[in-house]
Amino acid sequence: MTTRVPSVRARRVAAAYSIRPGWLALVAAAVVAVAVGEIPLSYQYAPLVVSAVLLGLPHGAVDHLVIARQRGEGLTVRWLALVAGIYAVFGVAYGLVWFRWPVAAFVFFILMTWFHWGQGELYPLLNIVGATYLRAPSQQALTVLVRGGAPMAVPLVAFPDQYEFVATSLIGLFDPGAAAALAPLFEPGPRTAVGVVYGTAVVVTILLGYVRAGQRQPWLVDAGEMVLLSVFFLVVPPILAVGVYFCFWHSLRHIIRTVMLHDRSTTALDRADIAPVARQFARDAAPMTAGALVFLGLLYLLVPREPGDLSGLVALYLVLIAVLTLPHVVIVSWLDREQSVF
Ligand SMILES: CC1=C(/C=C/C(C)=C/C=C/C(C)=C/C=O)C(C)(C)CCC1
Ligand SMILES: [Fe+2]
Repeated sequence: MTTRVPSVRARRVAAAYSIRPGWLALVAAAVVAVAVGEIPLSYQYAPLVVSAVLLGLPHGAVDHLVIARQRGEGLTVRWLALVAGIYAVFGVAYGLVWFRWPVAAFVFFILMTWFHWGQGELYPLLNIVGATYLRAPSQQALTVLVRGGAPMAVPLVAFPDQYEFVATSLIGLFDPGAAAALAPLFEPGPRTAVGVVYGTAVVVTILLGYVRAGQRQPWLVDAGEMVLLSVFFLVVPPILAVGVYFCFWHSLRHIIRTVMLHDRSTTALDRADIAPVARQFARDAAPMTAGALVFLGLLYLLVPREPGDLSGLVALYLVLIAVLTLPHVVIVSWLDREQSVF
């Protein structure tokens, strides 16, 4: 097993191109949301729409390459068949659940994203930010809970109407009316409970991190990010917030990680020469991104109810993402094991 440790310089460049743009994007969106107040819904959808070709969908479109590269092997028919098999088995199974039990499929989507977006934070925190105290399993679990919970739990507390609207638009593609089963979740009681538990988890995670951290600097970044994420999802309407976060936070962090598995890209990163790195990633991600968009067309033809307007089309896209994310979680968890993240 090879465990590549990025050089200090590569790490600094990785931070400049993947961590800092995320901070900037979230702060900018939060400032705009607070200053402008009501943002037209079509504008709020824009980052999610863009994510279909830029950063978002492409971040998972290199899944067929990452394990092979981590093992120091090129793409072989064997690797391609294995990853295709994982996508086929998990994707088809979960796809069928959407058609048969759309409410359960939606709830699972939220919980899976909670885990996956939390999980995606561990590698950059350990390897780019240098938060070594995250080696403790309990600190890792809290980090996954808090960081994945920011996009999935905080909007339920702060924007229940938009949350319910998106739930209804996804579930409604399969069974109009079925989303009513979730209505109790959007009442003040459950929302208060989620808010109290989440807020407590943030405070506990930050304080335990403080106690466990050897160096102050990585802890400051970690704690600052947790505060930023919580505030961002408290003040930015979630359709906009999730789109911005997906592209500029989760995907960018994952992309830089996959880029560092490619020798020539890592060498270019060392020189802070980002153009060839971006070109290589675009080449690597283009075929499967295009493939995923073909599946989006297929899904359009298959869903019982035609997605009429923009919210319906984005709902369809989110169902596609849901189905692709389950096998993506398998691959990312595998990569985590290979790189001794957990
Ligand atoms: C858009 C949106 C929501 C859900 C988005 C989800 C669940 C996105 C998942 C994306 C994934 C898994 C990307 C892959 O890494 C919420 C929370 C219902 C709130 C309202 C807006
Ligand atoms: Fe991901």
